Formats: sequence, C-alpha cells, structure tokens
Amino acid sequence: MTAALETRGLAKRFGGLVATRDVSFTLEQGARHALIGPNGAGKTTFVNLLTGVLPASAGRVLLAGEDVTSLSAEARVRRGLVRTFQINQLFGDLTPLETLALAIDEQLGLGGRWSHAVGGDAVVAEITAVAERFGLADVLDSRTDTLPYGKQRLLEIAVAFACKPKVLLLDEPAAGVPEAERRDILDAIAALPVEVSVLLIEHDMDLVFSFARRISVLVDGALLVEGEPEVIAADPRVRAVYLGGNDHG
Ligand SMILES: Nc1ncnc2c1ncn2[C@@H]1O[C@H](COP(=O)(O)OP(=O)(O)OP(=O)(O)O)[C@@H](O)[C@H]1O
Repeated sequence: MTAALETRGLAKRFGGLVATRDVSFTLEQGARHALIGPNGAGKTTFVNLLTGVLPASAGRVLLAGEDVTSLSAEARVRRGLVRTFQINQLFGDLTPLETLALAIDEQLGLGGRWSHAVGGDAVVAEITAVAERFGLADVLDSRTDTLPYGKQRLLEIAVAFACKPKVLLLDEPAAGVPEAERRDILDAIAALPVEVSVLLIEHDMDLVFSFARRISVLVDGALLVEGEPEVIAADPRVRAVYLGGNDHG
C-alpha cells in the first residue's frame, strides 16, 4: 500500500548548521506514529519541511505517493496534509463556533463568506459533529480566550480536523495543558478516525506511549532508530540520549 506520507533523503541546512540530515521516513496509512527526540533534535524543522513552511535543502516529500516538495503550505493543506500548532494561534476574541465555521467554510471553498455560512445547514451540522467529537459542544458560544487551556488545545485539533486531513500532524498537543485536562486530549486523539494517518510530535512520554503504535527517534537532525514502542523503550541508544549519556557521537 502506498504510504500516507513519505520523505526521501530530506535535508535542511541553516548556513553551516544541519538541522535535518538525510531523513527517509514513512508514515503508513492509518498510522499512529510518534516522533520523539531531545530538545534541538530537529523535530520542529522536520515538521516545517513536511508542511512546506520551510523549503528543503535536499530530498523529497511525498503525500500519498505524489511529490509535494515544491508545493506551498496552503496547497499541501488542500491535499490533506494538516498540522496543529505548538503555540496557541487561535483568535481569542472569536468563539469556537466562529472559528470552526471559518475552517469549514475554507474547506468548502466558501472562504470570506463565513458570517453568512454559519447559518447554513451543512456547515452547522459539520460544526456540531466536530464540536461533539472534541468535547466543545457546551462552549461553542464562549470567547475562545475565556476557555480552559485544555479546551483551547482541543479547539486547535478540532480546527485541523475540520480541514479534513488525510495526514494529521499533531505538534505537542498536550504542551502546557494542566494534568486534570490531559485525559481529554488523550481521549480525543485516541478517538481520531482510522482513515486519518497521524504523526504525533511530543515530549510527554505518557502520551507518546499511550498513543503510538510506532515511534521514530530523531537525534541531531537524523533518525536514530524506529520501531514499536516496547522496542524503542528498551533500546540502549534511546536510553542514552534521554539520560544524557550520549556516547555514540
Ligand atoms: N530558522 C533557523 N535558523 C537557524 N537555525 C535554526 C532555525 N530553526 C532551527 N534552527 C536550529 O536547528 C536545530 C533544530 O531545531 P528544532 O527547533 O527543529 O529542534 P526541535 O527538536 O524542534 O527542538 P525543540 O524540541 O526544543 O523544539 C537547532 O540547533 C536550532 O537552533
């Protein structure tokens, strides 16, 4: 089966610094895959190369077998490669209803006419379904900046989901979320439909190990090892990296 997303020999240099080193990576269809690595390993850069935020210095990105390396970030979203953001980038003064309406209108090609379309049956039905999926139904009319942080993070995932992703990149979805609200994030991620292939970039190992069926470890811009969670947990090289005893160069 064609991979949902693939990179071949992907590289990124910032002047003399190599942030991504010859990364050949495969995200299978329906994947629940996590990308981990210590601070500065190059995770953010890799995601920016996948999404087209940064141009690659070398290598290729394939989405469902099609080369998207030269496509803009927007064109990749239209083809179903969607990410959530690490930093809260929602409009605080809009409600989740308005925010989701914007995303859905954009998806339906109604961009710019959202205030009319909020009343449209199809859009309302879609908003309701997405809001229920992500536990936002009871806060749809509250200003986003008044919501608990966990709900704001859920809204970020909901917005990405409303863009109808084939591949969803979750960039630290639980970062900054208080312990009491983390379960909701975990449950929402666990309940994503199987047709959506998911790559999770995350520091929180509890979340990684509860979610992922496959884990890739990025160190110094390169893939160090990849495998099933138990294999990764037991790998001495991974332990060395995380315990700071990095003796492999
Ligand atoms: N725009 C840039 N210009 C120059 N160097 C950069 C740029 N972006 C990232 N880097 C460097 O590339 C390396 C990888 O950074 P990156 O942010 O991708 O790592 P990361 O694994 O996401 O780290 P963290 O987990 O701390 O966010 C770092 O050495 C960083 O300083």
